Amino acid sequence: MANPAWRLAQRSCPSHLQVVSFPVVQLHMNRTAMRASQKDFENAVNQVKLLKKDPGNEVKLKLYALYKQATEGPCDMPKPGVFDLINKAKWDAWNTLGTLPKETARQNYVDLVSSLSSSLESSSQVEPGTDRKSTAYETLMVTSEDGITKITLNRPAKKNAINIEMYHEIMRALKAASKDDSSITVLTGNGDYYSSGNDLTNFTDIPPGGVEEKAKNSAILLREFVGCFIDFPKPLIAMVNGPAVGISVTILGLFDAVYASDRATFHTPFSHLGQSPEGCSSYTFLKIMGPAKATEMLVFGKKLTAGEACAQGLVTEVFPDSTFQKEVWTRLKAFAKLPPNAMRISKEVIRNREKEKLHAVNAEECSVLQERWLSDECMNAVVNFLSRKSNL
Ligand SMILES: CCCC/C=C/CC(=O)SCCNC(=O)CCNC(=O)[C@H](O)C(C)(C)COP(=O)(O)OP(=O)(O)OC[C@H]1O[C@@H](n2cnc3c(N)ncnc32)[C@H](O)[C@@H]1OP(=O)(O)O
Repeated sequence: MANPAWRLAQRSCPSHLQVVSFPVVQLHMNRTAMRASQKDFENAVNQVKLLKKDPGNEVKLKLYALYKQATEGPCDMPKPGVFDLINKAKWDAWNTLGTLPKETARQNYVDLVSSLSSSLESSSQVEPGTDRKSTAYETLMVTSEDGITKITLNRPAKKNAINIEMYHEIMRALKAASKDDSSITVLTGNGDYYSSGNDLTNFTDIPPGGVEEKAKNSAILLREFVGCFIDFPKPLIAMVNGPAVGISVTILGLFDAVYASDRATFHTPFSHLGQSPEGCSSYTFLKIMGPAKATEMLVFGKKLTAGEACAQGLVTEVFPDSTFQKEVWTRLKAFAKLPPNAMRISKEVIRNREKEKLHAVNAEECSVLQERWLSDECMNAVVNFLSRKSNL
């Protein structure tokens, strides 16, 4: 059990084993007429990663068992201990297949994936982050009025932690906002938090390709997500209504203005989490506050008050919580009346000089993080959070 990811899978509860989002693509197969080829099998393995809805633990166990049987043959692993619930369930599922031939397991896997595509709600294949037809959001509230598109993170019970769905929805909302007729875009949070950053349960959903594949997919997602902020063409304003953690803080360096309630705090506990900076903060924070203060935040995890963040230049202005909404909205409505093309072009002039650099920084940060996510330090921190041994 040396692999930390294996330990993570053991300790996290089955409800955390979600499947990463995305639409199922129909597998075009005549199931009765042919046996699944290796290519069909590989396609099916890829389709599982595209599932939009979680098929449930029972189905995931079946998929796991058939995958193992198809690729490794009958179960030859030692039976996990009785308290090792998740691995025992996985072992049981695989062991139940007995001596089922590899080809049959492969066929059954393909059939099962194919049946999922028709039973679960699916849509045509969509690249992550591209605009979808539906305008409904599960994790956000998006409104547009008075020339302002407002994107509200809306998982208050989870302190607006950013799960996989929310990453995709934010990208979708930003892409829609960049094309709508509003002049400015605002990001804020519902409830007492602005956002608690990356949803740490994102790390518990391990695909068949294992933790390496998970880390790779996460790095791709993160790079695309941060890229949307780098490229956003209109004035982008953060209304930080409460505490902000992790990635919700780092991307503030890519906003055009940051207004904060005096209840807000700014915390980037990357070292505590065995991780490293993202959101271009390894570049923007140094430019904004200088290396000494940036290091305090990004390396030593110093939590700043709103006043401190304002003094460091990360926050534009701080307002008493009691008047925060009223005062900031008055100001935003005035901004929204300014000529939109002039604002857009001024932003372009300011941002364009930096864009290439920002994309390069983003790529580098994501590649470093891809490695960090595989480290013992990171896995242990996630396990600690999930088992509630510690809060930050
Ligand atoms: C794929 C791209 C990856 C990009 C990587 C980005 C890096 C980061 O963003 S690092 C930052 C990650 N965030 C954290 O480490 C914060 C973890 N959360 C906490 O420490 C605490 O929850 C809190 C200090 C934010 C709030 O503590 P408080 O005691 O007030 O409330 P809780 O009872 O802990 O939370 C309520 C509820 O919300 C759930 N929750 C809060 N934050 C997260 C989170 N980041 N991930 C998952 N879940 C979170 C918490 O578990 C509680 O849920 P239950 O009521 O169901 O127990």
